[in-house]
Parts: sequence; C-alpha cells; structure tokens
Amino acid sequence: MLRFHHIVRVSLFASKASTFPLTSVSLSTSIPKRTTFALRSQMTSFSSSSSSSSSKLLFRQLFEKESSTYTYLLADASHPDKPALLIDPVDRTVDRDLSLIQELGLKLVYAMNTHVHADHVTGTGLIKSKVPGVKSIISKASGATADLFVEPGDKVHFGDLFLEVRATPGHTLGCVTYVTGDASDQPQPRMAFTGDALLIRGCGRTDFQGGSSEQLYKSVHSQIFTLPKDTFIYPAHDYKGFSVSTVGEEMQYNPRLTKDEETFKNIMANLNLSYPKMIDVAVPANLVCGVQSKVIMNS
Ligand SMILES: N[C@@H](CCC(=O)N[C@@H](CSS)C(=O)NCC(=O)O)C(=O)O
Repeated sequence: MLRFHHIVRVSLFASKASTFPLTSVSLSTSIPKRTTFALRSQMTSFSSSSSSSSSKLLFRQLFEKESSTYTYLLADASHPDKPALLIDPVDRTVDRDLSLIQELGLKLVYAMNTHVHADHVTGTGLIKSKVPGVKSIISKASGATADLFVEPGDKVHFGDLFLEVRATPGHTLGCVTYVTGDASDQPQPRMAFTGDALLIRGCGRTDFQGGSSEQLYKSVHSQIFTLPKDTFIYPAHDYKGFSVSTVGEEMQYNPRLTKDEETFKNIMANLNLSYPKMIDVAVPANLVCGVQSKVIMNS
C-alpha cells in the first residue's frame, strides 16, 4: 500500500473568511494503485491497464429543469473514502443531489462552480450548511468568495482522480473549465466541464458580468478546441435537449464557434436575448457562493 497526499493545489488560495487556512489541501490516505476506470455516464466505459489495482470514476449528470442547468457528480469510487465533488450545483436541487450522494455511499468533499451564474442560485451555500466540512471552490478571477480559489493550471484532487483548471473567460470574466486529468491513470477519453463557455452547438452569451465575445472566442479555441477531439463536452446548460458532445463534434458543427472571429462577434452582438429572470437575485447570492440564498429568497 502506498501513502498518497492528495494535494488539491500547491498554491491554492484560501479566502480570508475561510475556516480552512491551508495554502495546500491534503487528504492523506492509504490507497492502492489502480488499473481500471469505469466511467458511468450514459454512454461510456473505459479502462486503463497501467498499474496493478483498480480505480473507478463514478459519474452522474443531473438536471435542474427551471434553469436548464446541469450539475455533475464525480467520485473516486475505488478509494476507501469514496471522495466526491459536485460541479455547478443548484439550490433547488440540493436535497436531490445530497440524497443521491448518501445512497451511493460517497463523501462529498467539494462543491465547485465554473463561474458566478446569473440565472440560478448556486447550491454551494446550502450544501455547506447541510454537510459540514464541504469546501466551496470557484476561480479567483470570479471575484466571488469561497473557501478555496483556483487558478489556471491548478489541479483539484479527489481520491486518485483529479480535475485540471483552464481559464475560459468570455461569458463572464471568471469562467473556468474543469478537465479530467491528462495522465494514463486518469479517465479516457477526457471530460471537459465547460460551464457556459461552450454549450452543445452554442455558447454562453457575452453581454454582462464582464463578458466579451472576443475573449470567449479565444478561450474556446485555445483552451477547449485544443483538447483531444474525443474529449467529452459537458456544459452547464442545455436548452435544446442535448446532454453531451465532444470537442471534435463542436469543432465541426458548432454554429457559432466554427465561424471566423469577426463573424462570431457579430453573431454574439445580435443575439437579442432578454436578461435571465433571476439575474438580480442570482448574481449577488452567487458572489458569496450562495450562502445568502435562503435570506434573499425568503425576504
Ligand atoms: N431564459 C433564461 C436565461 C437564458 C440565458 O440567457 N442563458 C445563458 C446562460 S445562463 S446566464 C446563455 O448564455 N445563453 C446562451 C444562448 O445562446 O441562449 C432565464 O431567464 O433564466
């Protein structure tokens, strides 16, 4: 048995208000080496034969229908602690998500956001109040408060698995994409949780919260379209009935991002979308990772 230190990030910042004063976060646990990964998505399983015992990614895509938001549950199911994380939880579906986590025998470690959402209140604050010890994570560039801040290149470890952080601003200033690790012992194909930067056959709007069509175009082309073509795309929203795509598919068929930059900017300047109904509630609440959501919703 090897003793591993699961370092979330060597230079990870804890917020001033955090009760988590470490500059690096470690789960020190005895874990075996692994050979096999099983991706429990709707469509894929895979294996790696690089070492001598097994490790499994447990993966669930969850949907919140009022805001058409996807929440993602990932866990290292082969680790004794079954550490898990949620990406982009929604306040309305926190109880559903926590019940599932309990039923699956997982230990929720992180509640993460890809960005400060404008259309719904994050579930992060509620989760923290219901599950002591869970740490909230968001990008430093978001300007939001959280327990832990990530920056481009950081790795978020859960058990033997990890997510890499890529900066994908443009929809908002602080948007990041979380990508499963680039290593032989990590799930293959890789998976990219793109938030609102890249949607399936679409992309996030760029008309508020520091949005910029120029920046979004560069983000997607330099940080997402450079991933292997078989990388799965898992967005934060879908309004058309899609659930998953791939980098190769979006490079070929995305009606906005396949265009040249000038055409893209023109498309984005003429979307004429009305503002999200909840923007005035959601943005202030999400800037504090949803910890005020109950107060705001009840007042
Ligand atoms: N009608 C919805 C908001 C829909 C919307 O604006 N979605 C955003 C992502 S959430 S801020 C977006 O970027 N859409 C891109 C697109 O092309 O639709 C509501 O009122 O909440």
